[in-house]
Order: sequence, then structure tokens, then C-alpha cells
Amino acid sequence: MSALQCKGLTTGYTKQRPCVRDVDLTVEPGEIRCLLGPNGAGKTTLLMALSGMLPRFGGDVAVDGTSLAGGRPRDAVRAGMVLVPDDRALFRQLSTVQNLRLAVRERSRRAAAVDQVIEYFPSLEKRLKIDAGRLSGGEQQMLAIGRAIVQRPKVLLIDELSMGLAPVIVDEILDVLRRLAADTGMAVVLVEQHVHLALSVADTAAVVVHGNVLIDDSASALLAEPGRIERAYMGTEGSVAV
Ligand SMILES: Nc1ncnc2c1ncn2[C@@H]1O[C@H](COP(=O)(O)OP(=O)(O)OP(=O)(O)O)[C@@H](O)[C@H]1O
Repeated sequence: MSALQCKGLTTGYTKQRPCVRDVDLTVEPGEIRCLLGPNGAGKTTLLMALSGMLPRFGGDVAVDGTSLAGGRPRDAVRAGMVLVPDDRALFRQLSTVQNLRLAVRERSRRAAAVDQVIEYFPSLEKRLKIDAGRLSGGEQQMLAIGRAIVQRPKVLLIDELSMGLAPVIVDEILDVLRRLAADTGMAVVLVEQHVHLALSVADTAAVVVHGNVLIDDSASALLAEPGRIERAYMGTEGSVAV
């Protein structure tokens, strides 16, 4: 059973002019899949539609075999798909630990969930009582991902993981994602501007150009053929960040 199966997904901001068209995307348990593409290609739009934040104009999405027929954000969360948006959407005036506790519905599980996040991101331990808005960018990203993983997702969607972060922090976060995927079978879909960084962590990649998936292949195949992604980008205004 695939962790995520998306067939013929069409979405966007107006029904008349959908900016993502007829996208098929399958992600297996434990797989890390990156979405690449030039600026404005539709990567964020795709993640938002998968997680129910934007309407679907066509197509089906299923998480672990459960069809998200309603297409609402809560359907996605209940089925086990959680989005870390590019602005991280933390409660900035609540502390780190409050942000984490709020994400866990069962009171009895809250303390263990906080411990789990500290195990993956030890640097958050000394920051538990600090307001999320006062954390560094890297700590905020760790908290946003921590808040997602305490919900025990089957599919974790992360938009612009590395944006504004120091490379050493990005490496630490990518290591944690690799461990989580291997240990728990969680599937990860990562939107990332930096092609080589994304391909170094991902198992597979989909290249989105003008709202269509033009390439769907293993990361190793794409790394072995460097010109292929650039050729897919050609004719667009985006640039390939490496
Ligand atoms: N809120 C919005 N209302 C209308 N159009 C939007 C909105 N947000 C994005 N768009 C348009 O939708 C298209 C896809 O944008 P999207 O942000 O999904 O691209 P992206 O691949 O994530 O780009 P980037 O890498 O620059 O973040 C673009 O043409 C963009 O201008």
C-alpha cells in the first residue's frame, strides 16, 4: 500500500485557470521524495492541495489507502498527512513546549511526544520554555517539524525546508528526516529549491514545470545525468539553484 497516491490532481486559485494540472504522484512508506521545479512551477500549490488547504478541481488523493474524498484539511490530518508550510505556522507567542503539546490530542501522550522531539532535535531541550517567535530560524524549523512528527504522520509534506537556514542546520534536519523515514516508515515529500541538496537526501524526485510533472525518477538516476533537470527547466524563467 502506497503512503500517498495522487492521481490526476488538478488545482489552483481559480477553476478557470488551474496552475497544477493532472498530476500523478505516488510515495511509498519510508520514501523521501523531493519536488523540484523553477519558481512559480506549482510546487507549493501542489502541497497545499494535497493537504486540503486548496480545493481540488479534479483527481483523487489517498493516504495509506484512505481516499480523501472530502478534500478538507482535517480529512488529510485524520488520514495521516501533515504539512509543514514554508512560513512554519507556529504559535509565535506560545513556548516551544506549548506548541508541541497542542499538537497531541491525547493528554497521556504529551510528555512522551515532547521527549521524542528532544531525542531527534536535542538543541530544543534548552529552548522548551522560550516563545516560538524568539527561536532562531533553524530552531523554528526543528519545532515545526517536531510539531508535525508528534502527530505520527504517515506522510509528512515540507515546503522549502532549507529556506533561510545555515547549511549545518539543514544537514541536521535532513539527517533526522532520513532517520525518521527509516525508523518509522514515514514518507516525506520535500519541496526544495536546491537541486543537489534535495537529490542528496531523496530517494526519488518529481520535476514540476508549469504545473505538470515532467520528470519522475530516482534521485540516483537524476544525479547521474545532471543536464536532464536543466533541460526540463529550459524555456521557463526559473533558474536552477545548486
Ligand atoms: N495566492 C495566490 N493567488 C493566485 N495565484 C497564486 C497564489 N499563490 C501562487 N499563485 C500562482 O500560482 C502559480 C504556482 O505558484 P507556486 O507558489 O505553487 O509555485 P512554486 O513552484 O512553489 O514556486 P516557488 O518555488 O517560487 O515557491 C504561480 O503562477 C503563482 O503566481
